[in-house]
Amino acid sequence: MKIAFLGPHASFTQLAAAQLFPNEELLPQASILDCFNAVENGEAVKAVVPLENSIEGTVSMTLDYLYKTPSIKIEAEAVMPIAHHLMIHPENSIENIERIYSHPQALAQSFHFLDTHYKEIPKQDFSSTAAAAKFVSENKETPIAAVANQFAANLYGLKIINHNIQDFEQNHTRFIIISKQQNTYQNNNLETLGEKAGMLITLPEDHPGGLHQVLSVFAWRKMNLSKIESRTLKTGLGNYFFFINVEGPWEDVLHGNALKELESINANVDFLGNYKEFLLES
Ligand SMILES: O=C(O)C(=O)Cc1ccccc1
Repeated sequence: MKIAFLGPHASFTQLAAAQLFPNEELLPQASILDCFNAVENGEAVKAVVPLENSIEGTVSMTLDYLYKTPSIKIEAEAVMPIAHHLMIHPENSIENIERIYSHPQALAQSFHFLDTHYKEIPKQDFSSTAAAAKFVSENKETPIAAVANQFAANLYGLKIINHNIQDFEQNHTRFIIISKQQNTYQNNNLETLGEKAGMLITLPEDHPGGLHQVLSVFAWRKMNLSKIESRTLKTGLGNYFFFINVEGPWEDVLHGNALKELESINANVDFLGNYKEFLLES
């Protein structure tokens, strides 16, 4: 079975995918959109993409493509501790570094460290931390650095000059497994953190109490929400869709009662699945 992931090799997403699918073929993709496309067109059966980080928040591209691609559902979530390191080509020295590259989430998670120690050096977004590390390894004539993980440093032959530069000790990223099948991913070798249901909700029109009505469907059933994120619909300022996670037990969602009530208030629901959340190692 082919599993797409945000690559290249040694990205954080690959570290997550390798623990979730130790015996499957992992297909590196250049972007989160490419991961969704690979699943959509059948090139891969599933994909692993980042959804949310404890310092920097939601990966908006992932939410946007979940919304845009209703055939794609969520099979599981997996949480992994994240440590960032600053690395250079071993033949360069940090004194003359001209630019620091990384995934925008990694630059944001290390913002205060980089701002304190490398304020004058421009930072530039890259498609992933591992892609930035690979780029640094392939361009030793230009003195540049990357923020990435230790596996990327080893794989691309880079020297770590600052370890653990994330601004908060507690730094976790939540990844999701996406697919077109509505399977529930199971793995007895990984610690399970909990169960949840995921859904995308849009309201037919903006009216007073609209979101309150949606939330009350869960509130009176005593269903706990573990995440609610509003994201622009891109149809004009003030128009949003909502990503909502409901903690288990979720029989009410499953058996249609909560979904029926949401429909009765004219909310549009794209049910993303009931799935487990697993804990991964860094
Ligand atoms: O860039 C990567 O390596 C990714 O997999 C995305 C990411 C970036 C920063 C923290 C976690 C995941």
